[in-house]
Amino acid sequence: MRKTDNQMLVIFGASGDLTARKLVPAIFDLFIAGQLPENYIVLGASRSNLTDGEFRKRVIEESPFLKKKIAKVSEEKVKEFSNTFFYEDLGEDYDTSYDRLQKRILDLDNKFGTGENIIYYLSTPPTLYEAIAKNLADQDLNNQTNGWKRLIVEKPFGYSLETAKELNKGLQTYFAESQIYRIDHYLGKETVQNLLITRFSNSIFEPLWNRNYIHHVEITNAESVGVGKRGGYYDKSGALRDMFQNHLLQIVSLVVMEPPISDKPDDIRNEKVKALKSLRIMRDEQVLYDNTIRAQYIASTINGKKVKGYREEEGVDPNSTTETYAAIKFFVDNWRWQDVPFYVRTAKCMPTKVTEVVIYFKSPHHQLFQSSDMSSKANKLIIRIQPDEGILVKIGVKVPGQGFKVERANMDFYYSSLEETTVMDAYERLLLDAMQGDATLYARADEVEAAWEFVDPILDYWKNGKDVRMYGYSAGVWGPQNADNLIEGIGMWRNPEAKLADEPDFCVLV
Ligand SMILES: NC(=O)C1=CN([C@@H]2O[C@H](COP(=O)(O)OP(=O)(O)OC[C@H]3O[C@@H](n4cnc5c(N)ncnc54)[C@H](OP(=O)(O)O)[C@@H]3O)[C@@H](O)[C@H]2O)C=CC1
Ligand SMILES: O=C1O[C@H](COP(=O)(O)O)[C@@H](O)[C@H](O)[C@H]1O
Repeated sequence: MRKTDNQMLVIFGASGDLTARKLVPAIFDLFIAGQLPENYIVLGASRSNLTDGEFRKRVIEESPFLKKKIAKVSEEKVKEFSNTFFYEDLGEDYDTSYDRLQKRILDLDNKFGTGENIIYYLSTPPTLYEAIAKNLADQDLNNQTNGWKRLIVEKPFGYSLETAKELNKGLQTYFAESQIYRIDHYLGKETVQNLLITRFSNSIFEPLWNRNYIHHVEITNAESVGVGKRGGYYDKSGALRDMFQNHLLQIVSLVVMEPPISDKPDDIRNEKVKALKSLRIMRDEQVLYDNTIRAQYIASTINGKKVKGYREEEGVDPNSTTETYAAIKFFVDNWRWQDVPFYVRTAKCMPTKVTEVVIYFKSPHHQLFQSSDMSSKANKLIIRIQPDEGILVKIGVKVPGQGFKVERANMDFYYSSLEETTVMDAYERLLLDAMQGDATLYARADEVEAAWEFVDPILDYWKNGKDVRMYGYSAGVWGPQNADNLIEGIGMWRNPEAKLADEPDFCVLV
């Protein structure tokens, strides 16, 4: 087990949704699992006027997000956990003197022996990130002479390439890049990490992982819910910024990358940057027109229940042109992937929640045997990221009886079959990594910028291009039909089952 130093976590924006919904439950799980160091405390900091006790009530004792977890442990255990939480009122503004905050941090550090090791977690609107970093630096709270200092930054990392560069430059003025941890919670998902293991720990996949054997790659990220209460934020962002630029391009980079020379953070991240830099940037209007689709969900009725259209959602402009569906076809210009199309889509209000990577292999050069369904004759590797996490390979088997007819059957593995193992929540895993100084699963500045470099021209075209369409799709269907046109010559997007285990398998009747 890796060593975790005694330390303090200072959360900026501690009165917000993310703190209560994700961060505190993750810390609680680490506490219950005995993964926290002996001396560990959390200091929440925001403008809201709260005492330590009120903060504890809000994020622990009366938090709806901890209710179920708390119910499983004793009252003393909850009290013990709760007593490690403190709160500092920042006053009117985050861009203010941190005199008082510095004093509080030093007092708590002295009292609880956290060794001046501090993680600052920025969970505020991103416009405040640089000011917070500066104000910490002004109080020497970034100084690593005694104890380390780390800065965890929440997405979005910029709104465009230009703003991402400005943000990186701003943060790097006050903290070294090695101190900055840009969190992308998809990298904390066990199955996303398993992409690396599938590729580089099995000799049966890697030899086939290239243009000679792979026909195309399809990645689907679908959510069954709409924007809910986050309309205000989402309307300024859209599917491409919210999911594609970060989470999905991170997944793409793991599919595309070359084998790293070791599992050291920078060896892995160097390869991911190379992968992102090899995505063919689309600048030509016609190319953008042919290869990108955007759409918005419109009102519909699902199982007898009326569902709002995007433009009717709270906080959304009734004339909004923000996409809730994005599908992109692109190529990767390097030795391994030349001419292999990648199809990636992400959307809200789909029939089910699912994220998966599907590798479609080429058909055998010479078709000896008759396949019952010609369109599905290819071998497929399905890597299910969520839910029903697992891996499934479609292989050809003989249809019993006379002659040589081929059907597809499944070879599969599900994480749920590992009864003894508990899969860590993404935030829990990522927080623990940062506590231990492991940045492998955090995005580096150049990764983020390379991803924006690819996404910027698409956003620019969608905003300013000629004849850019915004399709509509009824909430609860698999997006606009036109999206199938992207996959010309191949068929259509796969419609994944809610559970990988329900993937249709060939049933041999004896
Ligand atoms: N919630 C989520 O699931 C996810 C959130 N994120 C990111 O995490 C960060 C925090 O998100 P979330 O907790 O949802 O946001 P909230 O709006 O719920 O909380 C943000 C906190 O920041 C403080 N704040 C300071 N100045 C402002 C301001 N001008 N407007 C609004 N709040 C302000 C507020 O505390 P106070 O007023 O007390 O100072 C507030 O509690 C954001 O950058 C978001 O993009 C990323 C992924 C998922
Ligand atoms: O970052 C985000 O992710 C969630 C989806 O996360 P998941 O782990 O539930 O797949 C998405 O709903 C949200 O819009 C986005 O900001």
